[in-house]
Amino acid sequence: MCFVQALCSPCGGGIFQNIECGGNSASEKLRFVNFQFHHGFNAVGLGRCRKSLLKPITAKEDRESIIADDGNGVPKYKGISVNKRNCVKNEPDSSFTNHSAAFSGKSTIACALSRSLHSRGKLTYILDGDNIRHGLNRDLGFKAEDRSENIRRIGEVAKLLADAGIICIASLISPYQKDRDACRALLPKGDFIEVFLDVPLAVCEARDPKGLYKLARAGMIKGFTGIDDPYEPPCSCEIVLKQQQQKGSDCMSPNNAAEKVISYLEKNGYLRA
Ligand SMILES: Nc1ncnc2c1ncn2[C@@H]1O[C@H](COP(=O)(O)OS(=O)(=O)O)[C@@H](OP(=O)(O)O)[C@H]1O
Ligand SMILES: Nc1ncnc2c1ncn2[C@@H]1O[C@H](COP(=O)(O)OP(=O)(O)O)[C@@H](O)[C@H]1O
Repeated sequence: MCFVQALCSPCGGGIFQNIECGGNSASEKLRFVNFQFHHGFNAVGLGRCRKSLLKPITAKEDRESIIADDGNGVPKYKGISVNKRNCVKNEPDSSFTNHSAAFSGKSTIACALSRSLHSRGKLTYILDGDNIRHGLNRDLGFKAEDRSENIRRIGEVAKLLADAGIICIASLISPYQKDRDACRALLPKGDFIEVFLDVPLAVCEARDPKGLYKLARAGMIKGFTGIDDPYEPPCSCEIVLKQQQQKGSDCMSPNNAAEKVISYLEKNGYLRA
């Protein structure tokens, strides 16, 4: 692994300098790259590059081969185009959002879907609301504005991952239509696939593995989705996984739910070989 730290040279001519860490001598390997540009921008990426390319860039022409100026002083990076990346991966960018109430089975289905896509050779990443709230979104609570911001940030991360050719599965409650619409608007048409996990509240509440519904019913958690905060079912979405409560049996199995999503993807040309 090689770390490349970008340093602005005093004359403004150099872009980055190469600092190597680790002793792997292979000429091509994964590298973590941190570019810090003159305008205060930072970009971090993980990519493949040949060692011979890792040299300080000093010439103006070299800089221009990487950065284009949009005329307003905002640099635009000339990376590998999405189409070129997809030639390698041979699949369109896509991003799912799988939403429903707490304990409806979002994470479980997201994992089943990820496994199923993996077995078809696809690269996926799960963005799970509950987990991301421990890191990237740990400053956010459950007020409507915080939920919007949570979903917006996750949408932006999904967009970056999709741009890198990774199928992103976002698993969130995402209770408000306007936030889902805003997230859809972030991605190119057809790249956002909305999956609604339609599970009766009673089923989620009966599961309640963390005891949160109990606390919400007792008034000890305020603004809990489905109890004293609304969940707006989607007006329209690509896939509905309807989980009816049936006597003596539980809902559709997570694998069957994942297979429904896979057949949608196959039918709509997302999983071409
Ligand atoms: N007030 C309130 N309302 C709803 N959910 C709550 C609340 N407080 C904590 N939790 C737990 O947080 C998880 C939901 O986080 P999300 O990021 O998916 O929510 S949202 O999309 O921003 O609405 C959700 O986890 P999941 O069960 O994975 O959905 C809950 O367990
Ligand atoms: N299809 C299913 N049938 C029965 N139990 C399920 C199913 N899907 C999930 N569960 C269980 O429900 C609980 C909540 O599931 P989870 O995937 O964590 O939901 P969410 O991410 O929506 O909170 C877990 O205990 C899980 O094992």
